[in-house]
Amino acid sequence: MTKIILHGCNGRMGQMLTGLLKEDPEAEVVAGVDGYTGIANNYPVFTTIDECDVQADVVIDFSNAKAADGLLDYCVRTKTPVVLCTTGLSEEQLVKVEEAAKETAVLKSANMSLGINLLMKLLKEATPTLAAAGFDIEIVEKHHNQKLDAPSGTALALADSINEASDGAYHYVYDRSQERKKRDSREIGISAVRGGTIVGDHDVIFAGTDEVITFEHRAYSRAVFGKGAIQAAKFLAGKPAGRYDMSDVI
Ligand SMILES: NC(=O)C1=CN([C@@H]2O[C@H](COP(=O)(O)OP(=O)(O)OC[C@H]3O[C@@H](n4cnc5c(N)ncnc54)[C@H](OP(=O)(O)O)[C@@H]3O)[C@@H](O)[C@H]2O)C=CC1
Ligand SMILES: O=C(O)C1=N[C@H](C(=O)O)C[C@H](O)C1
Repeated sequence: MTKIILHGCNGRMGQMLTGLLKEDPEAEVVAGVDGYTGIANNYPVFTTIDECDVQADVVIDFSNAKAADGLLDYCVRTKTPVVLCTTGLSEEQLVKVEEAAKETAVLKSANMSLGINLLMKLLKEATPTLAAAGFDIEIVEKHHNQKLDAPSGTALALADSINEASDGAYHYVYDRSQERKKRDSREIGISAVRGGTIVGDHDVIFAGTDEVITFEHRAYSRAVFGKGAIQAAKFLAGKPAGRYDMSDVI
């Protein structure tokens, strides 16, 4: 039985995981951490990770970027593996993730769904051919109106996959409102739409002369992220210190 601490247990993803794990015979939530305490759970909930005195095999984190430093300190101190799903981390925090991975197992992924992780592989395959043929690349992501960070972590990860297949040739452009010149061929435009309850849409558009290829991913439920996070947690429990990602799991 994999024992899990849910960091951000009362948020949208935390509650999705609480529901999924109730039905899981191989894993259980032994504690939760959340600033918001208005929800009754079938496990103890602490308001900070430092107050959490329950031992676990792994932490799953869907919380807030502001909470990342404290969480990483806790995981290093207690040598608890962590599945980091929160997006919008700063450059300094990304360095801290790498440092933490020298002391404990850290799996960080901006998107836990099978579809997006497969799409990252497909993009690495498609990019060299399409880039050589002069296709322009644009990414459009759409999310619900409660999302804090923009662009999404997934949009950045998709752009990074394209760049990895192109020896880092591309730079990212997030806002063209001040521009009075044509796009250059080495940019990836990344646009964010926010509204309603959209769970998470990502389009990667390769626009060439007289033809366009669009890779689309639509998440219709947060269950796709929740299931991936549980799979990742089961994989990571007991693993030695190091940096892992979803390609190790899927
Ligand atoms: N990797 C992936 O596949 C996915 C990643 N995400 C990312 O996960 C994160 C959470 O998303 P979502 O569940 O929609 O967001 P929510 O805002 O619904 O939930 C986040 C929860 O974390 C709580 N929280 C805030 N600060 C802390 C803290 N210091 N310690 C513990 N809990 C804290 C919040 O409490 P309060 O309301 O009191 O602030 C809230 O209940 C986002 O960064 C999102 O982008 C989301 C979906 C998929
Ligand atoms: O905040 C969300 O909701 C999501 N965030 C992740 C991101 O920023 O990429 C993943 C998913 O698209 C949902």
